[in-house]
Amino acid sequence: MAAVKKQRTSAGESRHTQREMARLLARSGIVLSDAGLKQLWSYHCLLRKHNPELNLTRIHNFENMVLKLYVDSILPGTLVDLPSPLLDLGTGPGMPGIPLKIAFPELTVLLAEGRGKRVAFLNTAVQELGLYGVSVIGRAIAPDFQEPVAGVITRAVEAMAATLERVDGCLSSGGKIFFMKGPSCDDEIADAQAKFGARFRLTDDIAYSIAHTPHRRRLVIFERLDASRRQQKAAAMNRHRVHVIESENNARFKELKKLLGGRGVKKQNLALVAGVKPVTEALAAFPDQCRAWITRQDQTPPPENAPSHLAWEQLAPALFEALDVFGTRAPLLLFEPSSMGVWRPDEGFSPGCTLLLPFQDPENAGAAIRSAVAFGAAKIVLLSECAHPFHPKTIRASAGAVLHAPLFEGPSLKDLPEDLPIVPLSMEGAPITGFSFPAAFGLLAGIEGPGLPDAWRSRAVSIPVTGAVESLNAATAIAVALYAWSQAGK
Ligand SMILES: C[S@@+](CC[C@H](N)C(=O)[O-])C[C@H]1O[C@@H](n2cnc3c(N)ncnc32)[C@H](O)[C@@H]1O
Repeated sequence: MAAVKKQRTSAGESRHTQREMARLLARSGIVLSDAGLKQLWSYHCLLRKHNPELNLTRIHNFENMVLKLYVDSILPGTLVDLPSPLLDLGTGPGMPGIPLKIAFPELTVLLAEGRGKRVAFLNTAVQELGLYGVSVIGRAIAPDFQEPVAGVITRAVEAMAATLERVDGCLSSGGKIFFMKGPSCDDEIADAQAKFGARFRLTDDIAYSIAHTPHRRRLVIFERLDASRRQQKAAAMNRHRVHVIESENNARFKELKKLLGGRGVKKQNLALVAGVKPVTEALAAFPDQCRAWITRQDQTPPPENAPSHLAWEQLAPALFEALDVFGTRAPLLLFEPSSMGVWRPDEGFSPGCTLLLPFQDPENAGAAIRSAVAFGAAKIVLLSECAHPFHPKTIRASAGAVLHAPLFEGPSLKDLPEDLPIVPLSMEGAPITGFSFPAAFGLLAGIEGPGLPDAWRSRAVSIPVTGAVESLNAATAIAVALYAWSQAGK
């Protein structure tokens, strides 16, 4: 009982116990300098002192604290050369970073911890132990953390793949990441390799145990092959013209903001493409038409293979959010659409289906364009009533299909000659089921709301529905009609 009491006090830890700690360390092959031993002892006392209030560790037994916390933390440094600066990601109360720093004082160590109380404890420990070359990073590490480090070590935090993702901003190319794991981590390694095999190489998997205990461990080491986001950013800043925009009064920003409406798009003949997939596809398929890469200042640089004429607009966060109307948080692309051809009624229709589109709602227009591309329409004619195809909402609703859709400008709905082979869609029409589509025809939907002019209604086809709703959404009706056409005669 007396011994327990001795161990539960801080200043009250006896010299005998400090000697005992040295003995346990030595038994595990770890011999510290006198100064190091003193520091580790102070650290141990601090842990003891603050544990009841801060719940820093669940290990209370003295021998277990020395072996499972301090020895365990130090052992990786005896197995491999640890690079410096070394980030201890998710250090909690300082494990393995603090014991490692004590045992290997030449290391520069960054202790990263997201929980406030633990951060306060770490600051106290660093100060009271007089540790130099140790900084406390009081935040959760995520890819936007870009302080350069040569190595990362982590113990009892999360699955390997999640950590590999997290260190994207800080771990330098060629840098190493050390995972301190238990014996059963094969699935985690396989998952990390499957997800990150192209960017990280498994270099070592060292099995070891804490001497004189049954505790088995593995030190799993990956090496980073690609450049860190920080390095990529530096290279991209050299490759591209960079404009840093911090004020909403900036002329360039004002022009970009006008692209959120169809009028601005038409006037400037430029469009904002949002979303990782459409942006990636546009860059790959139409590099010459890509004008600028738009991000927050701390965000992903243009990809390495992006054309060098691409400018990089780095916006203050609030300005970026004003342009990122869909909240994608991913880079936006400034895109110059190719000029559209013009379709005139007197030229008739190409073989197949030409979609005649009057939709004023950009989302309906985008959805219909997406369907037309999906079903292989020969042409998409945007009647003068139609929303701009490069309105941000149209691009988004089309899932980027507008970028490669066969778009043409056409006349007004009211100027379509009645003698053309046009198949109008209207609720009042004959059921489309079994309809015989002409070999070359125009598929015409009504404007949302008023629907079709009377002249077209009389010869319209309809999508049969139950009558439980008044009508189908215009873009949905187009999709169903296109499907009926694609299946006709099969
Ligand atoms: C189970 S504890 C392990 C602490 C210490 N590494 C150890 O072995 O005793 C995990 C710690 O990681 C911290 N953590 C988790 N994700 C983090 C992140 N992305 N950045 C910084 N700290 C993180 C948690 O707040 C928690 O204190």
